[in-house]
Amino acid sequence: MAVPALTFARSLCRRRLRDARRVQALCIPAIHLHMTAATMQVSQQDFEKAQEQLKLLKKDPGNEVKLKLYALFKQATEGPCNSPKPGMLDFVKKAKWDAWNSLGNLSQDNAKQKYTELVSSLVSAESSSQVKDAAPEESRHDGYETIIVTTKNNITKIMFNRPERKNAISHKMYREIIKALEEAAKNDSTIAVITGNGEYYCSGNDLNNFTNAEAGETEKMAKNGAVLLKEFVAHFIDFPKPLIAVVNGPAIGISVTLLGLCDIVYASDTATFHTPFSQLGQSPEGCSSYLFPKIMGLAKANEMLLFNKKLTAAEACAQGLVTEVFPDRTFQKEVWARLKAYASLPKNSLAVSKQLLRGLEKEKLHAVNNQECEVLKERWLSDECLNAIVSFFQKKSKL
Ligand SMILES: CCCCC/C=C/CC(=O)SCCNC(=O)CCNC(=O)[C@H](O)C(C)(C)COP(=O)(O)OP(=O)(O)OC[C@H]1O[C@@H](n2cnc3c(N)ncnc32)[C@H](O)[C@@H]1OP(=O)(O)O
Repeated sequence: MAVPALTFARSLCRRRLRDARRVQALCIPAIHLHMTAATMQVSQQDFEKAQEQLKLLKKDPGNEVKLKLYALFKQATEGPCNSPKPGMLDFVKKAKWDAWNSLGNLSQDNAKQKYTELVSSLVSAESSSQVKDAAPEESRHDGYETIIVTTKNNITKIMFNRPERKNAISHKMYREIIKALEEAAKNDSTIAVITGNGEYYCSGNDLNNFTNAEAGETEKMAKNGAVLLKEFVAHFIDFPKPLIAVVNGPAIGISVTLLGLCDIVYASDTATFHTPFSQLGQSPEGCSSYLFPKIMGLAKANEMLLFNKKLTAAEACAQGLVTEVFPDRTFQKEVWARLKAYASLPKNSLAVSKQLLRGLEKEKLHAVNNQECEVLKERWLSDECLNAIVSFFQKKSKL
């Protein structure tokens, strides 16, 4: 007994074969344009050259154009159509006859010229589309200052771009990343990638975010910070397409915790992973208090999140936070070749599969995010946190 899906696939194949034969039946030779400006007439040589060029076209120009070419070729070589009209049921012959007959008394010279022009336009359309195919353009999205957002090969790349600050995330950058994720969720790209410009991936929260508050406004600053952080992390939780981190160098703080919300993490062997929350008088965010123990087990997560243990790329890979580590020398080349291949996979299939893998956890993750932000809001007002920040700016402490 035939399986319905197979029967459907076979009938589709048969239909495609029939269409292809029809196209073949209509196929005829063609040209390139070499008109002498004086006469605007094509020579027999140009007409023959056009026929050769038509054979070299890689793309099927479609039945309508092929019928036109057929008609012009017949008119140019035999003159007006005077053969008997084929029967109604002989579709292909009738379509060809109709096309030829529609040229009426067009002279053979004019038919040659039109044929030559048509082939010439097909040749130039194909060569310009080949240039595009050979090097798909990278389009840069407008309206960003702290990040660079580009789309190429079905990949939207969001690049932290404050290399002189080790890509620390300022308030403006949080907002721009939110906007970029919203754009990437809706645009035609298949996957999105987060990476850093320069030697660092990202040095985490910009500590200046804490120093910009007016005197007496620290509580407001903490409250607003928690609202922004919650919205920022929520965009990672809800991002509907595969999200890949390309960790090009050291990663600190929130840039590490977010890796648990990414679907794949590729790291250079120069990358390190550091979440010095207690050292800064703070507490975990980015859903790491829930996801890190799940990913690496409670014992290893404790070393990172409670005791500030910095991991090498190899260690992070062994603990499941990183998918794969590459030598820095070949990192960019290898990773982007791989991502290009991934991004050519069927987009909707990837999106629904991600939803299956992550969907059930979303509600939990939002609850964790909420709780982490509430705790952090209090932490930011603590002496422990304020002292750590003062100490950093007095150049007394660096990580
Ligand atoms: C909405 C709010 C949400 C809040 C979410 C909370 C998240 C928690 C975290 O992310 S915790 C992590 C916070 N990050 C840090 O504590 C890192 C602090 N930076 C450093 O320790 C060092 O700068 C370094 C180890 C990253 C690099 O050291 P190195 O000696 O190689 O380079 P410099 O220190 O000279 O750095 C060059 C200049 O960049 C400034 N800078 C680097 N990182 C940050 C940062 N995170 N915040 C603010 N400024 C940063 C650094 O001060 C130098 O500036 P200068 O040239 O003016 O001295």
